[in-house]
Amino acid sequence: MTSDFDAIVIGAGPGGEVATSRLIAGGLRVAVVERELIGGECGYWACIPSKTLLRPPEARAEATQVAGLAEPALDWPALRDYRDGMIRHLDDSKQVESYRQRGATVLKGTARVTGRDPWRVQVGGEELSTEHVVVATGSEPVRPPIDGLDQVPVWTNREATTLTDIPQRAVLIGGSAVGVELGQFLARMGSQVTLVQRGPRLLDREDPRVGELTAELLSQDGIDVRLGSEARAARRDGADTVVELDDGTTVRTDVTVLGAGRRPRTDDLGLEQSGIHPDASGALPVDEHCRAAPGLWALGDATAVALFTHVAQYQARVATDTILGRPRTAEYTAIPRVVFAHPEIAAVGLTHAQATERGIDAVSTELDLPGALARPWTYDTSPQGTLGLLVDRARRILIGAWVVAPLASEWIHTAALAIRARIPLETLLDGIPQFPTYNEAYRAALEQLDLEPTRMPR
Ligand SMILES: Cc1cc2nc3c(=O)[nH]c(=O)nc-3n(C[C@H](O)[C@H](O)[C@H](O)COP(=O)(O)OP(=O)(O)OC[C@H]3O[C@@H](n4cnc5c(N)ncnc54)[C@H](O)[C@@H]3O)c2cc1C
Ligand SMILES: NC(=O)c1ccc[n+]([C@@H]2O[C@H](COP(=O)([O-])OP(=O)(O)OC[C@H]3O[C@@H](n4cnc5c(N)ncnc54)[C@H](O)[C@@H]3O)[C@@H](O)[C@H]2O)c1
Repeated sequence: MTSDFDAIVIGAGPGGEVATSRLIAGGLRVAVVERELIGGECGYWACIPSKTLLRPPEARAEATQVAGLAEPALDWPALRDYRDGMIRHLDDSKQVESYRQRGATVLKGTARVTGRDPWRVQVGGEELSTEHVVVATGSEPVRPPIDGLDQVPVWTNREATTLTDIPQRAVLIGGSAVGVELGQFLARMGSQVTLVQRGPRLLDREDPRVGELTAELLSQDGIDVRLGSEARAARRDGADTVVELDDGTTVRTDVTVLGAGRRPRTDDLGLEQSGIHPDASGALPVDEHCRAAPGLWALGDATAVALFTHVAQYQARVATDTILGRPRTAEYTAIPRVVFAHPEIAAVGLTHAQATERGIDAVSTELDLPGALARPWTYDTSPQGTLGLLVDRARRILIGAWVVAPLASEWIHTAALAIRARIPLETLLDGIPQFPTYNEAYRAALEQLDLEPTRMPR
């Protein structure tokens, strides 16, 4: 008996969209099921609106830091309108139509996997059979256990990125990518921002210096950064919310914004009855082809490999090429990680602590960019910026890099390529980067390194 479809893609965020497009192009009979909007979290409530909102305050701050420019005015209604256009006014009808024209069946509804051999997927009252299921259901925000949180105004990334008015005061819970980006945006738009971070550092998966530099730049924006601090309770007091922290202090606010992590959306997919169990974090375990079981594939935030759009899209390329008979193996070395603050914060590869854990004889160096390069001064009248590099002394290759500097989201890719392709340090040192650019920093930093092998302790 033939199945209704060759492939059913569940979830049309960036991962599901790439999978759907490639499977259609590969000539398969494809259905894509989406319960909200084609484009997913990234397109409407995450990457696209947040980067759109961050750019005008960034451009304004840049204008104050260059010679001969007057500070431009921020126009919130105009920015809000542009943001609304960028998120397509939360309307995906053109996307639905485009997939239908390309030959896919688009089903709007919640999908559940109801059986295997062959795989069966239920949407609404209908059950469809298929050779392959691609799970691309994304993730949802974690609600931290704070007493009374249900009684006060709370924004997840959804309310924060579709905001219509700038709150006078905001408390952000969590000091990683979401907290730093949204905190800086709100502060630059005039909110009084308190950022509460549980651990001793911001951006706590990165090298400690990145967290220190980030705390400095947020403080320059007037953000009250509370490190080593956790919100314990929240309550109403008239129109105010009072957030109680575990050090006994309280913060008054209009809104509490959550940036405390995300959990894969895999709970209600019905996979357990087919013998497939997400791990304790909700992530679907997959092999190197993004396969969770024969004929069942998972990608993007649902796998929790790294919660980025570029990773979801990469996994979609790996899974679909394998489905289409061109097997590919996922290789996660050197995924760039960018926080679109101003200046930008970017990292790739290992931290020093991770390298040490792996037994690598790693040596690091840090370069103050205005002290070493011409570009920061032609770019800015009061330049700041730092590059950190981590090198494997034995193999003489770059294994990690971080940058806090203008345009870091762009020039971190030099390090990403060097790490992924294991380009020898000699080649990097022999490169001829354009003058005057930030990219020159890599050669300048590498020249500072003492690369003589150290005697390993016995
Ligand atoms: C504020 C914020 C900013 C971010 N900025 C960036 C950035 O700048 N760069 C970057 O790389 N990453 C960024 N991210 C992360 C990025 O948004 C995610 O990694 C990315 O959206 C993951 O894509 P995905 O396809 O796995 O899932 P999603 O985008 O979450 O899409 C999943 C889709 O599946 C649908 N779905 C779920 N369950 C079902 C079901 N049972 N049936 C049918 N449909 C279902 C959902 O409705 C959704 O449309 C940001 C995240 C946040 C929160
Ligand atoms: N520019 C980008 O690419 C971008 C932007 C935003 C988000 N994202 C992705 O979205 C995902 C979610 O981001 P996120 O920042 O919400 O989560 P995260 O998991 O990266 O960080 C959450 C932070 O919140 C802290 N925290 C958790 N509970 C807390 C509590 N009760 N009180 C105080 N602090 C608490 C944690 O210590 C941690 O540092 C990330 O994995 C990130 O990759 C990417």
